[in-house]
Amino acid sequence: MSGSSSVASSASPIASQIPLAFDHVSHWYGDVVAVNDVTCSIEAGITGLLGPNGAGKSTMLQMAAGLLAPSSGTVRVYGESPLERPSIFRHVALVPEREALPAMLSARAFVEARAVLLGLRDPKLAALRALTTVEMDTVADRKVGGFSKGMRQRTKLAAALVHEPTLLLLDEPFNGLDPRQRMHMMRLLEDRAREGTAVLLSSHILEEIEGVASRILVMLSGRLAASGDHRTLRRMMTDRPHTVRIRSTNDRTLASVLLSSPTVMGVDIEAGALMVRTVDYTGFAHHIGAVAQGASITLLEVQPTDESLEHVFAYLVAR
Ligand SMILES: Nc1ncnc2c1ncn2[C@@H]1O[C@H](COP(=O)(O)OP(=O)(O)OP(=O)(O)O)[C@@H](O)[C@H]1O
Repeated sequence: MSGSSSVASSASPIASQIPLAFDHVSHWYGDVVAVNDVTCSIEAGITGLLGPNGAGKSTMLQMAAGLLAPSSGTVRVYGESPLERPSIFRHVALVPEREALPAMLSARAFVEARAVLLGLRDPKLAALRALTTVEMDTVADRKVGGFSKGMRQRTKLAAALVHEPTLLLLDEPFNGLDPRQRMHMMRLLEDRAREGTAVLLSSHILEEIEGVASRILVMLSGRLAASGDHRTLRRMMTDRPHTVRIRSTNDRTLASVLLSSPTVMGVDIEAGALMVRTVDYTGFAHHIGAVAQGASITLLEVQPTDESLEHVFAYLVAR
């Protein structure tokens, strides 16, 4: 492997190949079907792999990284089976969700160790370049044990980038990051994507990935439930019946006013709250304030009851 393997150029034999393709892929652990007959492909740019815990995201990423064999179907990385052609790993890196970083090592030592393992010609230079990319070069000699979650994530990312992979797989990379660290990570991934890297990142939170991923694959119970850009997925979620719980200073009057609103399908009065069913959540959310104000009612609480991911996914799957 070269010391500065670079992003696939047009002359590279891999440039004409799809970075990652799953064809009717399943994986089961004993009796547990973790991934069930998934067919999809990942192009250059950023793709989000969205799904609740246990949906099969990590299993997908591990198969893409060649760490797990599919139980059936085929996984192709640049047209090759990662299990049959390990040399393809010069182009691939996985940033796992859970990976204990050795607390006593400096970030530089950790990243250099990976560069040595990968057989890079100049491990020190490769490590410095990767640490600079993730803006960890100034703290590179500090011990990992004292790092914040964000710094540890960036150190893992530097280790993954040390050989300049063209297919970058990240398992829940935003987990535990504060908003500033999250923005920084997004910017980094966008930079990689702009330079031609295919990035596949998993998350269980749509808001986390919709701003950064141009395409989102939704997984549920091992199956590919939906795919599209974030607008398509958002539309699937908002153009469906919602139930909103409302508490106000005058629930009964508010109920009768709301019933004449075209966005409201029905209102149930429960102990201390109204349960309002609407088909147009966006329109409803937009107008509820003015409707209450017009009736001299103060809203104490407006809370969608079915915004949980499970409902969203259940809805997507039922379509
Ligand atoms: N090593 C294993 N042995 C047995 N079952 C497993 C193993 N790894 C995962 N599973 C099961 O396979 C299913 C998919 O798990 P996977 O970790 O791929 O999902 P995930 O979407 O990444 O969820 P999470 O975000 O919680 O990791 C789950 O039911 C999980 O319990």
